[in-house]
Amino acid sequence: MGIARHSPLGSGSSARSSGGGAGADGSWPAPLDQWLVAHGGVVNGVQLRQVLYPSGATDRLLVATRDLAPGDLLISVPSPLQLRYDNIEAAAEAAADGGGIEGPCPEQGPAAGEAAALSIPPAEAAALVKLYEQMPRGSDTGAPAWQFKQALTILYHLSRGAASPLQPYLAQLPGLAPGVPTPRVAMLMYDDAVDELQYGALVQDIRNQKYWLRHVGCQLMPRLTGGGQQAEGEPQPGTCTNPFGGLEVDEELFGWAAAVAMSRCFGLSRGPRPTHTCVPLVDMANHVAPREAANAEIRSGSDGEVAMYAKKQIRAGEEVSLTYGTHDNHNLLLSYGFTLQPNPYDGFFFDLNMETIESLVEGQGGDPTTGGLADWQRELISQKLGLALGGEGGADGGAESIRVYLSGVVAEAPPAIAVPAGAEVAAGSSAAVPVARTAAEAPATSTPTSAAAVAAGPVRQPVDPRLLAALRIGTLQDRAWEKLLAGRSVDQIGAWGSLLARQQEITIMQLLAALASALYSSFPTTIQQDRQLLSSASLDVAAAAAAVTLTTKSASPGPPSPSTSAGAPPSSSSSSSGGSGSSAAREWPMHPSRPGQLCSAAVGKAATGFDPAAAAAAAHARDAAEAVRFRLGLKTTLERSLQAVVARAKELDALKQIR
Ligand SMILES: C[S@@+](CC[C@H](N)C(=O)[O-])C[C@H]1O[C@@H](n2cnc3c(N)ncnc32)[C@H](O)[C@@H]1O
Repeated sequence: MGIARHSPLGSGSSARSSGGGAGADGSWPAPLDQWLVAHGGVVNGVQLRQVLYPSGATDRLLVATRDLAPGDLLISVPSPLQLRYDNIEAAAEAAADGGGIEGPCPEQGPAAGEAAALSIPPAEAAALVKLYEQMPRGSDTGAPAWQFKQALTILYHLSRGAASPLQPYLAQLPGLAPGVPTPRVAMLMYDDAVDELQYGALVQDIRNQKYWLRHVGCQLMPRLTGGGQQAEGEPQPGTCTNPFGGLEVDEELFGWAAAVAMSRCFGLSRGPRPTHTCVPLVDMANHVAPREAANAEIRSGSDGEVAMYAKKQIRAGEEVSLTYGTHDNHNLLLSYGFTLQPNPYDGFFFDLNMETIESLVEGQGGDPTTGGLADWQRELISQKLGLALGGEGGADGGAESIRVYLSGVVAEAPPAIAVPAGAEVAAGSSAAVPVARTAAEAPATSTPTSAAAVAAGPVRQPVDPRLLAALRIGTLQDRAWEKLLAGRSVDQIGAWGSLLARQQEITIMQLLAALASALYSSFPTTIQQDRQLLSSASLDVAAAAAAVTLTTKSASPGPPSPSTSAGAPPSSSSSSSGGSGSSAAREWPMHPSRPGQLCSAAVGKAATGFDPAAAAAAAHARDAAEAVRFRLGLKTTLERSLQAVVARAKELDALKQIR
């Protein structure tokens, strides 16, 4: 997976002749820090560093160049220097209003002078916005999915070559920067590696994303911007003007752009409309967890600038890190293409409905005649968990099932920091406010029914409070509890540290131990086998990664001619043959019933200038290793959860003996 590294960005000489992007020493493109400072940004005490891991993999990160104190401003990036779709929308609106404004924010103080240089031709902005509107809609908002809009925006800037004022930034994007491969976000993983994840919920999300990627890259884009067949209910062929000049956007190129958008964007909910933005240099900071481990944070200003501040004392040479949110490994893999081992936010999620609760508690309380739940218990559980009474959602307003977790984490988090990542930027507030990445928010947001798991905070309790509440209600012998529990919240009833009666709690811990064991046994491989696999030659990522040379596709747009100046659209003649190249899930459209077929056009394209077999083998090996790491992490989580419930049962039993 890769795209032409040099051509779409233009040659050094032509870029210099177009007036932008050269560094102080004449190097091209200019280092990001120099470029930012030259255009009204701030870079203070941090620098971009390239690192080569022993495995042979290359990565970039930010390091402190001197000692930094909490509150120090490290980087500030004005809106016109960011790659964001709302800048395009603003340019299109201004043009439609007859203002003829070419820059995204032309009247904003010191940035005003820059705006002209950062101009976006109104006709192109309008064409791009028209394309945005045709994108599939996220199942959460009903609006065009932001990942697609941002992908189109990246491709647009890429297609402008040296005419794009963001060229020094584009040159640093993974897949374009020398030696830095495209992040292997889950939707770009090989199918056999996806199967090896052994986790249905994630596999389903990945298949959904793969479907939409294929649909947009192979069918929708060619149809919208060129010819192609018109499907029923779809827009007419050639409905939109092609804003990409000669850059041929196929599935592979669109996938690259979407992966870049997902893995690098910050969500902003301030200002007139929520948006997403790629922030040069700031987006080089890597992710750490838990939240408290990050030594820097991001804040957005009301005029669209995004700034990074030190949150703690940072010593010279130390890595400057952010937290992308309270992501479990499911969301990290979907949106960023990596997992954390261990990940304090990880959990084993599964769907819980009334039937499952009934079978879990069977014979442990409730209705003495049937051994199942009594009607009052079913009603109380339904009310507290928002679950449908009879297992079928809809009729009584309850959900058919809710997604709950088992986690290996024993410590409980202070509630003060239990903030869903999606709520990080308060719309309309006057002061600068913290921002978090929103490509994938808090883990549980991949399902609409899992908000309580998010609210459980950055460090989960070993058992989802809703599951524990259901078991506590379901194992009651005595209806006398009903009134008391009716007045309590689900978090109170399901709090790990509380209990109703000691013997009942011991029974519940035994039920949970049996559940965790059953879930663990449902995996085809064991922890030991996975560990062995990871250390085996067949998953030797080091060897494979060392063999990677950046994938470079053939037939990409040629270098822009010297006459291509800032503001001028790339002409199709200058790029003749065309280059090609949980919230996370809710943000995507729902999967239609019939998945699409693989697009032969994208798959069959030849690549030159590198060894495609070696690159594919390396990518395949990385995917396979990540899949095994992912499932190993899940099993470890289940194992820890099992240990936590067994330990608690023993503790309670010991207390009973003493008494
Ligand atoms: C916003 S970028 C950070 C800069 C990135 N390292 C680069 O070189 O472009 C996010 C990407 O960095 C990598 N990354 C960030 N944090 C990581 C971590 N803790 N472990 C492994 N990879 C990480 C992943 O590839 C992810 O998709």
